[in-house]
Amino acid sequence: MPYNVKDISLAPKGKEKIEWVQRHMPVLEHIKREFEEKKPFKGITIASCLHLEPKTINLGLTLMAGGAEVAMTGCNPLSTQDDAAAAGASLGLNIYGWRGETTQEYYENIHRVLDHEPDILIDDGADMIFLTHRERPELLDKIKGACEETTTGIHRLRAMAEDGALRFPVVAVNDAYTKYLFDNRYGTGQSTLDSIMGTTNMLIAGKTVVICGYGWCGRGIAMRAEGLGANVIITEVDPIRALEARMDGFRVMKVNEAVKYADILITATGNIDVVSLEDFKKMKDGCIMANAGHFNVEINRDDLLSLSVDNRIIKEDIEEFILSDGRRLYLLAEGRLVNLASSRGQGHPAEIMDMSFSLQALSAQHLLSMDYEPGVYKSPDEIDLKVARLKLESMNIEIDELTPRQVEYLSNWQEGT
Ligand SMILES: NC(=O)c1ccc[n+]([C@@H]2O[C@H](COP(=O)([O-])OP(=O)(O)OC[C@H]3O[C@@H](n4cnc5c(N)ncnc54)[C@H](O)[C@@H]3O)[C@@H](O)[C@H]2O)c1
Ligand SMILES: N[C@@H](CCSC[C@H]1O[C@@H](n2cnc3c(=O)[nH]cnc32)[C@H](O)[C@@H]1O)C(=O)O
Repeated sequence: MPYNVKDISLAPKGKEKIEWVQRHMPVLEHIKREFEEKKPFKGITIASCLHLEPKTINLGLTLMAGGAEVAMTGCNPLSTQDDAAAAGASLGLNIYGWRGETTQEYYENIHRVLDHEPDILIDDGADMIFLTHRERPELLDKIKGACEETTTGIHRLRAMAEDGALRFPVVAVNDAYTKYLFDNRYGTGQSTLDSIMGTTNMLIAGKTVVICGYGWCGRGIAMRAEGLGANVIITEVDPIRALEARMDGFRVMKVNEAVKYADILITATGNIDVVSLEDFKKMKDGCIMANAGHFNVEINRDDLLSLSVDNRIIKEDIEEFILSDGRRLYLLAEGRLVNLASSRGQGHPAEIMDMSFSLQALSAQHLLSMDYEPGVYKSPDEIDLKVARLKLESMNIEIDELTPRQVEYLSNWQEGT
């Protein structure tokens, strides 16, 4: 199997991590057994651009169990766990990626994965889909379709489809209920706080935590920060979400005001320049900033640099900026996704990625059976329900069923008081 990983001798340590997460991914393990029996991907090549870590390797093994040839790279230059990547390569996956890639190496590794001439792409953030359209158009005719993992990737792909530029169908995995309600909310909530605490070794209780964006990720982070005793302030641009944040009990204000109080500031918007020059000018001394949203554009590091007289890595994944007035500000993990890009970040818990990656596996299978026009499609409800049912089953939770009388009542508009 061709591969290019940091150090293949790390494989035994990576295998231990993979075996551990497998115990906590019962839905994906169930699907793996189904795939082993039916081999839905016989003769099919699947390329993925997802955070390369143990749960993702387990998705790769699941697709391989279904008969696929699998080629994988990372979707973020800092999020690869080298031991898991080595283990994946030793188990028969074609893996290209390591932690700390340069931008050039990041794109070269996507090219290596595309060299396998995939039938299906699984992407997170849509970099691989864009690169295929821009630089590998010879592959477009063979590609049956793609699955996209995250909110921002789907926004970008919808824009591409509206411009008539998208050449194959894409399943918006993020938009399934068993994805965003759990992964974006509980997953990001827990893993973001876990990584900030692990990276800084600081207390959350009593701190003022400003969260920019009250979408699914923002509300998960707010919920967990509040639970740890923080005083939470929300910034938003959407009046409905701002109102919701207020009625959930949080203070809401403009970012330029909120920065005056922030001990910790976390972005989760998917937008650019959410915190920039004028905000750094007013920011409280000692503020720790982290991004849990998209790429490294939410917190404008160039603006921060332009105000600084000095900057240095003061501790692993913590960059200190000393401003001309003596204030010190701190940026975690280069402003990239703190829950994955910081070396202390382990990503979402296995139980969460169990659902997200089961959706990916079933959506990839679904693409093979469909003849969609190019465009962005919701993951079918049957897949969402199957994942929810299997998850409940794995938790030994039984729920009620509608009786025939209840079905009739719910569909009858004539019954009154
Ligand atoms: N860290 C992770 O593991 C992880 C997990 C899932 C999603 N994501 C990413 O996190 C981002 C948010 O995802 P989501 O599902 O919560 O999206 P969402 O659309 O539900 O929420 C984003 C929110 O940000 C707000 N917003 C936009 N610009 C803003 C600005 N300048 N200031 C304040 N608020 C602003 C929007 O109004 C919206 O309410 C996306 O980029 C997504 O891809 C990260
Ligand atoms: N590739 C971009 C896009 C954001 S990644 C956000 C996605 O990461 C996914 N994610 C979160 N934790 C994990 C994990 O532990 N393993 C694999 N994917 C994860 C999650 O499903 C979410 O939709 C970037 O790196 O900035």
